Amino acid sequence: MKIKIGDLVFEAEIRWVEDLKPVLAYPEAVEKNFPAYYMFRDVYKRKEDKEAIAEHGLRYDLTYIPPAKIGKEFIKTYGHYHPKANSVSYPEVYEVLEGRAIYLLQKDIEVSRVVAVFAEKGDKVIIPPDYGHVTINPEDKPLKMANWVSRNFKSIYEPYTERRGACYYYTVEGWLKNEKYGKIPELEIAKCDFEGILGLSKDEEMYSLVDDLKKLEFLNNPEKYAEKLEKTLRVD
Ligand SMILES: O=P(O)(O)OC[C@H]1O[C@](O)(CO)[C@@H](O)[C@@H]1O
Repeated sequence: MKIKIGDLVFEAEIRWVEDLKPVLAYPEAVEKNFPAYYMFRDVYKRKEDKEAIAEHGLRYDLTYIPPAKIGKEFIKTYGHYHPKANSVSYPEVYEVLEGRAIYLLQKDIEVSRVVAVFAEKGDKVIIPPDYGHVTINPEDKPLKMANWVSRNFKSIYEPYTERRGACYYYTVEGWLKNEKYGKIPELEIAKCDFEGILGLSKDEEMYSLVDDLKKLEFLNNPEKYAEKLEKTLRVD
């Protein structure tokens, strides 16, 4: 699959449902292979943005997750952690462009906290340092989202592979505990207060930060922002 932005064309990397099998609640429900989601990594809307983004050590991606269920579980991304940037790991910021998403966050490999952030069009969701994360499409409609992230690392997948996904699965019957984890914290349901950190409102697309990339400095130098970033998770 390709997308066209003006006269620029980008090719997707595809994560197939067979690739997701190690992290699914119902892997036996996979009958045939199909594209689970499409990732357009390192995209830009104007040719001159490409260099500026790279110079700031950043990457802007688009992800398209068509609606699907595998058994009773809603389609989701594989899930990963980020490595340490300094004393804490690299954070990330997502934006829902179309549809709805649940960002399922779990703190540290040992999982001291689990937070599900519900987001709709225009919402930005900050993944604070040290949180592993999965994105779920809980709707019968496509989910389109964007993310800004550091370009200086590779994601860490093993903690998800080894424990068959995140510590909860989102199914048509609601949240299901992943028994592979043993004792896990109760799930907290949250919203993300992103406005203060990003200086953007819900109706301003976060790609606009390309004109002020210094605002995304926290993505490459998270140590001094870690507490503030974690506080964006508002549990009602
Ligand atoms: O790497 P996973 O767990 O398949 O998740 C994919 C998502 O992560 C990203 O690589 C950003 O961290 C996006 O391109 C994509 O939305």
